[in-house]
Amino acid sequence: MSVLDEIIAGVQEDLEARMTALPLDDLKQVAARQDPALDPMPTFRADGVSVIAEVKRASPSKGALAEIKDPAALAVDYAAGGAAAISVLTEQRRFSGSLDDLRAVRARVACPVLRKDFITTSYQLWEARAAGADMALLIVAALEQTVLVSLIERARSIGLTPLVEVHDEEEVERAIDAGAALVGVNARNLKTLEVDRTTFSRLAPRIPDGVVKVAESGVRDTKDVIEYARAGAEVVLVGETLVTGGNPRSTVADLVAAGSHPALQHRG
Ligand SMILES: O=C(O)c1ccccc1NCC(=O)[C@H](O)[C@H](O)COP(=O)(O)O
Repeated sequence: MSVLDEIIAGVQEDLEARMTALPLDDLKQVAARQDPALDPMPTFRADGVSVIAEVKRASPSKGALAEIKDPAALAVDYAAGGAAAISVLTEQRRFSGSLDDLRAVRARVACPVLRKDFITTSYQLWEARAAGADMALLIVAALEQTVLVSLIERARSIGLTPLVEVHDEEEVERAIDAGAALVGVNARNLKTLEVDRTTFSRLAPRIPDGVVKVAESGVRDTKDVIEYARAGAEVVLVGETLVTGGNPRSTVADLVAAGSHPALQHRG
């Protein structure tokens, strides 16, 4: 069984318990009480590289990364440093995340919030919206094409912006065919868990103009942001570097400044 399959098996087991505790109709009522979702796309399309800063406690590749006592305070720091959006890992077993983390973050920041999880059902999209998320991750490798198409449509219909994640050429084609407008190229191989930043430069030319390109994983410093930007990234998603470094606010600010250099201005 691959790491992805293992993670998804655990996610689905936990999901069944939540679906029993809170039926879909009740969940929809919670979602209906939320403020309307924020649209991250105008910011992502503006000049400069946007930074999505991630609340990441642990990972399958590294184990425990950081003791994050107050995820909302961390997100406030990220936003103060200029993060365009906050990603919150909500998967529990391997990433030690939760929807409580997402709710806490939502309550304290004004920028869009991404639910980063292993989503295979529309129930999880409703959960994301009910917790106040504005965006939701959909991993192409985890979804059959018809399911991918229907989850993209469902996400949009409830106000969420889907970030559609790809790892290879075939997945780029599937994401584009499915109508993705925001595509994340994840440099972390889901089979080996190794990070290869050249994955982005290999796949980005296959993503049409007008589709916003996100470089996910492996950003260690400003040089990596510049490298991703030169290869066409409009957005970078950064986790480990921010939670393991000393000063998340100034680290985000440095990454944002690196991506704002006039020589890197994009595209349209
Ligand atoms: O981080 C992992 O080990 C991992 C393993 C299996 C599936 C997903 C995984 N990470 C999720 C992410 O995509 C990253 O948290 C995100 O892109 C940030 O990456 P990084 O800046 O390298 O922490």
